Amino acid sequence: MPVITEIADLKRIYERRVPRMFYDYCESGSWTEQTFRENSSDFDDIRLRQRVAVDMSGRSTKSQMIGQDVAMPVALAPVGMTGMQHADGEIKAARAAEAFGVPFTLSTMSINSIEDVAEATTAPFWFQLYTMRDTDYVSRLIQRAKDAKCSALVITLDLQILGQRHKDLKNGLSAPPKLTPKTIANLATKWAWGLEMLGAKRREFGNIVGHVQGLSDTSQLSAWTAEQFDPTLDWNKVAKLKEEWGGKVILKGILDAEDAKMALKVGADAIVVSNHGGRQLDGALSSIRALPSILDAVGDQVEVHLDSGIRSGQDVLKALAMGAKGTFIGRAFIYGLGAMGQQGVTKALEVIHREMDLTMALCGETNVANLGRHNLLIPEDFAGRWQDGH
Ligand SMILES: Cc1cc2nc3c(=O)[nH]c(=O)nc-3n(C[C@H](O)[C@H](O)[C@H](O)COP(=O)(O)O)c2cc1C
Ligand SMILES: O=C(O)C(=O)c1ccccc1
Repeated sequence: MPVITEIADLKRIYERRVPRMFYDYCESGSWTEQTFRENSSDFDDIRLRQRVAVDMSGRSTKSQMIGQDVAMPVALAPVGMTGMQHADGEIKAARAAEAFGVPFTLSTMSINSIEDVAEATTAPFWFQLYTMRDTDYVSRLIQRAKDAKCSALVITLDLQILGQRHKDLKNGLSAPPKLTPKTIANLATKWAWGLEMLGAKRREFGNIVGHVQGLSDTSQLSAWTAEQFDPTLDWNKVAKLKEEWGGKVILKGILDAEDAKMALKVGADAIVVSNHGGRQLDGALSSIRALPSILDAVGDQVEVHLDSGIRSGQDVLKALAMGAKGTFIGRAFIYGLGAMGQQGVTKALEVIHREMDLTMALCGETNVANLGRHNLLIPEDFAGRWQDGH
């Protein structure tokens, strides 16, 4: 077993192990991938303030997200088709999250179903909702999440239509993979992945296939999304969904202070500052650059979380010190899952936890609640170089 010390180690193994179609799906941003790249490179622009001779014993990364205790404020983000990265991927990731003491979010577009994950875990997980034109189906999804005792509904607002990702279109992305000469040649080199997949509980969209009648073929994902997702979603509908759910609601995909104020108005328990990992509006600001203006607008009235671009515990620490109360990781845990299943997700969480803990110590901090902008060196123009066009 190779020695794994950083997320990049998991990514290298993941790339070798998983069919190209699913690696490309994970590793893509939309169009030129500018936002995808800047999500990470903008973290590098922020520097940390080293402090010394501070008692660093008794450190803790423990915190809370929406009132729930977490071993560190890092949740697993909803990732569609996780069960194609590794057999029963959602079950495995949820189990790793539970054992580590961090929240797991199940995507509407998962392979394992809500019920599969509920059956395989004891800690409550979060369910991420995409709204479809078929409102009865959306109501049934909400009811299923209630029956599974999900402890939060994460409503994603930045994907009613799919940002164009060139490779997915060229690869003919689907679940399960369509057998063409190209995919067969590639799958033949991924025999370990294939063998495990043969034993998987599911190989198609578990929340969708068999649960709705009259939904057409899911094999052309972008066309299917365009056909099924509800393009009329607006703040009124968001408010209604919140009411229908009746529990904690996290609104995901907020990148603008005006939208953050709307999220506040509809009574969100938390918002996730996110550009969907650079997969939707290419050319949008990175999440970490968008964060300060959103905190200024609503930070004292609603819990603000952040995702997109986090690849290390140092990135987590920078987001928290900037003022976020929690973070989500997407690709960082998928690399681990694809590389070595549940063990790999645990490894990814351990890597991030260790980096976060050591960085806290070297910054002279002993707990998450005390992190703040005093820990950071932020370029003067960090948020100010881009003014809105008003
Ligand atoms: C392969 C992949 C699939 C995703 N699927 C979903 C999804 O089904 N629902 C959702 O709300 N977000 C989805 N996202 C976005 C993630 O929840 C999260 O916002 C993003 O991955 C964060 O960026 P990071 O990957 O740089 O950590 C997906 C991201 C990736 C990489
Ligand atoms: O790929 C994604 O980012 C995503 O959220 C999604 C959307 C529609 C279908 C599958 C995944």
